[in-house]
Amino acid sequence: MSEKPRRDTGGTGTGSGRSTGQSTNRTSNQQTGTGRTPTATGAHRQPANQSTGGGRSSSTGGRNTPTNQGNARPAAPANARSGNQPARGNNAPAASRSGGSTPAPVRGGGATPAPARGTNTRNARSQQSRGRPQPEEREREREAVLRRPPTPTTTRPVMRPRGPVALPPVMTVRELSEATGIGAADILKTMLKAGMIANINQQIDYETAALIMTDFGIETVENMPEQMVGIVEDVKEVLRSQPPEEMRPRPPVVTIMGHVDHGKTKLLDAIRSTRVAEGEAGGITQHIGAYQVEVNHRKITFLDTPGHEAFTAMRARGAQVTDIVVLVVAADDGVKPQTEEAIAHVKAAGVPMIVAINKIDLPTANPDRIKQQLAALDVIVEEYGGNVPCVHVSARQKINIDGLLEMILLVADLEDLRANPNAPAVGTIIEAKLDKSRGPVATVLIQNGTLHLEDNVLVGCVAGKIKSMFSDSGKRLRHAEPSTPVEIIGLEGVPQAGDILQVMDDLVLAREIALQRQRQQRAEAMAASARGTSLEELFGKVKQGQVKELNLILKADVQGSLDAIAHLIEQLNQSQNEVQTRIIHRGVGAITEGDVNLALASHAIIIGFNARPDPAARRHAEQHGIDIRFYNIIYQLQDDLKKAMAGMLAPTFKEVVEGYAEVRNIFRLPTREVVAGVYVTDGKITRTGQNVRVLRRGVVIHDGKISSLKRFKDDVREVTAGYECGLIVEGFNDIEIGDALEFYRQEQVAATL
Ligand SMILES: Nc1nc2c(ncn2[C@@H]2O[C@H](COP(=O)(O)OP(=O)(O)OP(=O)(O)O)[C@@H](O)[C@H]2O)c(=O)[nH]1
Repeated sequence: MSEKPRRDTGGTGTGSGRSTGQSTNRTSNQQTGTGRTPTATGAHRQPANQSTGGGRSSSTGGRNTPTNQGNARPAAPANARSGNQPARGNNAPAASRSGGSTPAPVRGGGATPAPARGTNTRNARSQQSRGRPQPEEREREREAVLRRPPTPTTTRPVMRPRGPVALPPVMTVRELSEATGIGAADILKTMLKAGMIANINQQIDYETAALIMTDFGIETVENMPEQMVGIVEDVKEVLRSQPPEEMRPRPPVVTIMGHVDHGKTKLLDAIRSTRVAEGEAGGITQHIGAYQVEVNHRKITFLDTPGHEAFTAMRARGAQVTDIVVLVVAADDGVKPQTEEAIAHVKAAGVPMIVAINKIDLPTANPDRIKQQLAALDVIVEEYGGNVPCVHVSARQKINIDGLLEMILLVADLEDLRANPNAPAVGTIIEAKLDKSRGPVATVLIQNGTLHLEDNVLVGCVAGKIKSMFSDSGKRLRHAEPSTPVEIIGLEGVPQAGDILQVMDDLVLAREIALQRQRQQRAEAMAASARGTSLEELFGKVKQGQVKELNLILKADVQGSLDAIAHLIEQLNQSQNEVQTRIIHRGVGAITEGDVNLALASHAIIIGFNARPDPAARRHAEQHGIDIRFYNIIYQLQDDLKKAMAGMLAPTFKEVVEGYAEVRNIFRLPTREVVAGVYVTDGKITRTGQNVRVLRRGVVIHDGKISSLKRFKDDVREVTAGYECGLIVEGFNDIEIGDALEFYRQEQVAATL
């Protein structure tokens, strides 16, 4: 399992002998030479292999030579939805398959390479029936078989399919085995070696399946149902595929970021109150997650969830709606941890930034100091010879708000932001909730095309019809153009922020795809959580030279530790040129959901040096398979990093966090031991086998064992979430009300496949 499968939505050009129907394939095949890169999935894309059928490869071409069985590749499992393609000959129905966990038998479809004649499976079957032996012949054959000495099973050759095997977006291990002819036990063994504990009915996504198959030397291709053609996966691709002559300028979309209390909310309020969009004045201001203002007859859209949570959560999901970030820094306070965090996010996203030095009305304001502090972080304002615009404002006194807005327009001009208003709408969900009286309500930011009332839409895993639309001032709208935030009603479920909305011709089809996505999402979540540590995976790639840079997010208990680790990494980087470690973000305190999102968006690993994730961050990391490594000894970290850079990290222990509790009471025993009265918030506490970490504000203050666990007066073996209990942490009496306890177990994991 060495490399990630390449996704390709283009047809694989499998040759004339194979009737591919209208499916769209993503292939893991590195050798097919299809030469296609992931294609645009624009709303109106044609099925990829309705094209000229170019990009054929000699290795996969289904030419009808007696030796070439490439076109007789195994059928896709039953859940490769065949849609309404009567002529799809390559995918035999699953029911006709006899494959299983054993290597492919000689007859039947499924994992069996079909007869050597260059026909598709269906033709092969009709030929078989035409040449079917008569009853007496069959009897003779049977006797001959019975007389034959039994063949030892171990010598039976494994029938490897030739050419890529078509796999659906989601399948069970059993279906993968059937489709490829690789025994289910072998597949499970490979998964186990990669740290994935699965059973034969476990659903896995295409990427995981493709990765497993690389181990067996089998090429795969994702068989997308016909309906998936034209489904938008990336808004940027949609924009790229628009006819240039249709592109029109669109308003910029702006996010405001900055440290707590530096005035983000006040600034958003000041902008909104001074510049309500024309024709919207007098409307009832509503919070829909975004609003538009008008400056010099031009509109600007602001996402009004201040801070970087929304920004990073979106980016972690692959959505980027922000064109420009305004970084607010309070003139009397200066650069703070969240300012630094915001800068890290903005740099990682490559979005232009404007610095707004706020609170300049205060006598203690010192803008120069801030500019110097920013320069130290490599944010050089224009005044200092850099390229970051900087404006001085006061959100409270409404000083220079227009200056800031004009600067935003100036930056927007340089970005040349355009979209095609004359296309079916595509946008991104900014916020969504379930309203008691109105049902699912979502705010969508239109990014291309125009959304109309009565449009059928597919939004992530839900479908619906636009029944009504409202602007941020509560005005009913009939249509919404690019960069307009609009509240929509009519969805059949609540989507997630970051989901893509696209208009579909057919509501039934939208519903079908929504359902399929729900299924796929479940499989992906399970695959991610089963994947376990991604660090080993990354180290494996380093070893193979696929990765030259390790991205780290560093959280520590104190600034001193951060500095020491940064110094150490610098030394390691200087000592060799093969692999460079880059700290993309560092900070003091608990590991947050924002850190996990940044890791997700930047393919980074999180290092906690005496710092722990809060429960939300831990859940989020688990869900997405993000690796958080914990250290409390600097030499251990140094050692691991050295090995990582050499790509040879040995098998290691993986921590499994099993429970989480809050300390709500403290009792002192006559023995001077301290009993902590705790409430189990997550998972369970077990008296034996578990270790416990005592955390204060996300920082580890003790790591040890439980010496006593009681409910009321009784000793108990375990306490689950939702219950209270009393416990003593062995040899530690400094526990305080408000401390958090994390219960974990160590498990050994294999390093690489
Ligand atoms: N003097 C002065 N005070 C300001 C200015 N802007 C904001 N404040 C004050 O600073 C405090 C924090 O402002 P907010 O707008 O809530 O700050 P924030 O960055 O949104 O804070 P969080 O939502 O907690 O992250 C409030 O008491 C504001 O009144 C300003 O320009 N001048």
